[in-house]
Amino acid sequence: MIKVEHLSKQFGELTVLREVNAEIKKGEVISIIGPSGTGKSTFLRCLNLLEMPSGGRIFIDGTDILDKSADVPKLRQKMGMVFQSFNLFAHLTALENLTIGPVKLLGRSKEQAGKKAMELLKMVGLAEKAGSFPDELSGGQKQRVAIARCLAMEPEIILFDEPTSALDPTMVSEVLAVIRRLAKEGMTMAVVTHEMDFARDVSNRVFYMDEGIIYEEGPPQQIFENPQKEKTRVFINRVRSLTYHIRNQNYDLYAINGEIEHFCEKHVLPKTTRNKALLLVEELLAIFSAGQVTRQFEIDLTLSYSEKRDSLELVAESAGDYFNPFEENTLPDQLGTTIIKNLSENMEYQRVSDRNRFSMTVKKQ
Ligand SMILES: Nc1ncnc2c1ncn2[C@@H]1O[C@H](COP(=O)(O)OP(=O)(O)OP(=O)(O)O)[C@@H](O)[C@H]1O
Repeated sequence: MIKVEHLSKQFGELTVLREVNAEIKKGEVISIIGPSGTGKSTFLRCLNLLEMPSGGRIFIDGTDILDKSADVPKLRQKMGMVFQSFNLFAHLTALENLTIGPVKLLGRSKEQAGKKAMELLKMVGLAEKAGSFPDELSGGQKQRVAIARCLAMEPEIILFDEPTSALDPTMVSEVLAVIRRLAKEGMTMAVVTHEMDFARDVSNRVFYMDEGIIYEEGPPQQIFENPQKEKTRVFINRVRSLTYHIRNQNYDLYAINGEIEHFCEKHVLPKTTRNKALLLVEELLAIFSAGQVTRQFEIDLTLSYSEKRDSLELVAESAGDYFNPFEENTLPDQLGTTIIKNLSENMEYQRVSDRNRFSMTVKKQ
């Protein structure tokens, strides 16, 4: 349905897309992932000519849309786009946002368009908000209206440009649920996303973008479990883990907790696991704090989620002299270490060059 050959895009001196070759077939769901600034959004915007490519060819159902004779408005109608920032018309109600396009561009009657719009609002769970203006809706509701508005134009493919990036974490799942439903119904979609769980569950294929090209593509199992190329591997490992460097005793526990909570939410971990991880980190830091008053205070915490084992692992590394609080009689008070032992399993201590290294798995039950 879409074929891209040798696509390039420069902004002045900056080459964002160097040589992108890709194919999206009918019914496929493609997730586009990769580090920030690698041209994922630019690629999507080039597909429907919101950005004019600098070179290459884009075929939609066999027609080159960069050819001068191409009927661009008609080809564009085949592609709906959902933006990070919703882009709803602020002065129109949710219902009117859905009907304006079909009436003005598809020649539908107001009644026809209104009936279809109500069906779509119902589909995204917002029939009761038909008369509300965008300002009266939450971020998640606005994005669901934006998806319904896109569907009202009867597109053959929907391009999603980071549809959940502007949302509160609590609203991400309601929007992803709608996209999941569309995927089940066979809608062709390309989604630029930072939601790795979503990309893994929903896509048929994943494009990992880096260096101005689609650096690696493959089924989600390959990209997430067994990436073939080094940069893909590094990226996947990085998004799977959270590292926190603590360099003095006045560390900000609230900020650390906030990041741990966000990390656990991103990986959809149960609340009990999250709470255990929070308490484990707090107790570990307290013990290190107590044990290292006279030494340089330096700790690196790494929290990693392993999908294969479905387990959350914590590694704490501290610089300095040998210090193992889990040996008997090291600390005057064993309360902290007892709590840690109760919250974790597979605890291991290693002395690695001049560092103390503790690794453990957060207990599930
Ligand atoms: N209209 C523009 N004019 C100039 N530079 C631009 C323009 N749009 C994008 N860029 C630059 O192109 C590069 C790629 O941007 P793009 O938004 O496509 O990346 P991305 O991979 O989607 O990043 P992110 O994941 O952070 O959204 C960035 O360096 C960006 O600053």
